[in-house]
Amino acid sequence: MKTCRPHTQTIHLLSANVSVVFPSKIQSKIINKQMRLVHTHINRTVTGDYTTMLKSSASTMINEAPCVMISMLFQEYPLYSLYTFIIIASLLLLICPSAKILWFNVMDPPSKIVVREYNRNIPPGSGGLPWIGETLQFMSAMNTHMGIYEFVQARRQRYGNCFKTDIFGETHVFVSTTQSARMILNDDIGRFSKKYIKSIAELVGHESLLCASRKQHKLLRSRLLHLFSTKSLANFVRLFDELMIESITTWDHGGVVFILDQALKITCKATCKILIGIEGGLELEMLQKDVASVCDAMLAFPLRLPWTRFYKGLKARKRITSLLEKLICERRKRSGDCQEDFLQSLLRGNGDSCSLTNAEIQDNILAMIIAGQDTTASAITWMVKFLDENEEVLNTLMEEQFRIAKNARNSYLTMEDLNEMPYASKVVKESLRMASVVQWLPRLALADCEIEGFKIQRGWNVNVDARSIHFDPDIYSNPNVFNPFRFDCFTNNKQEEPKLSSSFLAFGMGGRTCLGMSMAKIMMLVFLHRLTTTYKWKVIDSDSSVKKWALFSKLRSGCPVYLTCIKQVTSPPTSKRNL
Ligand code: HEM
Repeated sequence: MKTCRPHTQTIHLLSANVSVVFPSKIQSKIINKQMRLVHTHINRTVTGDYTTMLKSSASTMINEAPCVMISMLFQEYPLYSLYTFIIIASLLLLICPSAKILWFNVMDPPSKIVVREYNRNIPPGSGGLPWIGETLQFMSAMNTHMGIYEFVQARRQRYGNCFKTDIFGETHVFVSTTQSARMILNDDIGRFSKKYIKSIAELVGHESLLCASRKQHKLLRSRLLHLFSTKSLANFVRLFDELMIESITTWDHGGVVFILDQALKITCKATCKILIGIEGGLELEMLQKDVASVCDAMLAFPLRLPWTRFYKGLKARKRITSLLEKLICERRKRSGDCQEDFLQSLLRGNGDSCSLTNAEIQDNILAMIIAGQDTTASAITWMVKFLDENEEVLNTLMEEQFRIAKNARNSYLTMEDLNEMPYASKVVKESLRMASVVQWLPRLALADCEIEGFKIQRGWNVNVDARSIHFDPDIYSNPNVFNPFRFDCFTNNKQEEPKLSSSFLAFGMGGRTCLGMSMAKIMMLVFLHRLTTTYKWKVIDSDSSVKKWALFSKLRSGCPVYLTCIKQVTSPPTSKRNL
């Protein structure tokens, strides 16, 4: 009896996964195959409780090579695309003259590869299989506790601060020192440009600031910068606080809420309102769903087949851009009495003659919705989890927040209130360091250069590994401890300032620094204030694994919390929002 339970559960889990992706005939084939694997593993498992057995059965089944790779592709693509893939790879092996050499590279033990690569003075690392490189290993890392970052971390531990790999048909170098981060991100002589992998670029849009080439970027950024003026940020504090109060009053004392879901709802509402003036109803619901599909597709293999995640993401992108196009047309026709939001500012232009095209406006609004909503909601979720695990920090924070609530002159928070939250600001910063929501910053080498003593070729992707820098014990002592006070000695250390400023990369650095940085901090501070002064909470799922397929590091559990009301918040009468 005992050995039956975990494997029945595992099979249910597997069936659920499979049923989402495949038609029934293929489903039964896959389930049968997976059941056989689970049986084999369970027969091998003699000791351990149900959960461990369940987890270990599932993870062994997933991780056992070469089943890992096949299973990953099975979940994402249908069988015949996999077969095509294998046939092409085999043909390449036969045809490609250098295939034999490359194949032996893969078969070499890692230490030998390192020596050979060092000799050629190129970064150490394995090129993987011909044509596909280490794409499958990259994608299979998605199943691990750390998600895709596990792929980077494992190689960093193996090869050091600079290593090379091949993913999605391109060469990628990862670097994790502050000196290199400074050199790459502060580049003002044009050696590097920003570059995302193909799937991300297509989903976000080639005209967007996130993907723009060096030259186009300068122009676009100057046209978007005014949107984040002090005045519009002050209005945003009020808007976000109103939404936060509106939402928090619906949470139940003694109930459970998922912080990630709530944060996504509020950040989506706030960004859509300030960007395009949409604040509710079916339109917002659809938009939120479509944005989620676009985000889910970012790491998918760029295959345009109707059942793939990538295709669904593209469809969602199309629906969003159509909605934006409709809004732009309406606004251009009306010209006079339009509400004041970012879209309206972009249509009006920044006082110069050449304003943005419709396509540029669409791509950039979409980029800001994606960049602003998913990242901020993920950061908020991690912050709530870190606070739950660090009672002392939470108590200090609550003291500060209650003092502000007591002295508040207005019903809603103002920018002045936020400026009086030095401790909360450090909590936000420390959460961003530890969460490292954007784990690495992607660039393209526009010319041959040298990094960490290695030759980097023109056309290679160079990624600054922000997470590794955030957890470097030489920069952040006890990096795994959540300690907001560490930023005190950072600000007091004038001598070390350049090194220290390039070691906090949550919002990037240099000409591509996050445009919405202040907005993100506002959302995190307001969320903290309302949460800590309204509820006590307990996280009821301590799992810290990250979500599969998420580009930004996001808690898989969604951070469910049990709430106890400290005081009843009453929503002040709402006046018309003024952006
Ligand atoms: C906690 C929340 C956020 C985090 C952690 C974050 C992080 C980042 C990072 C690391 C970059 C730079 C990437 C690079 O150099 O390759 C970036 C860029 C960007 N972010 Fe954010 N971001 C957040 C919130 C926002 C918000 C709220 C918005 C706007 C509504 C936004 C808009 C942008 C834009 C437009 C860029 C591109 C800037 C450029 O290339 O010039 N972000 N973000």
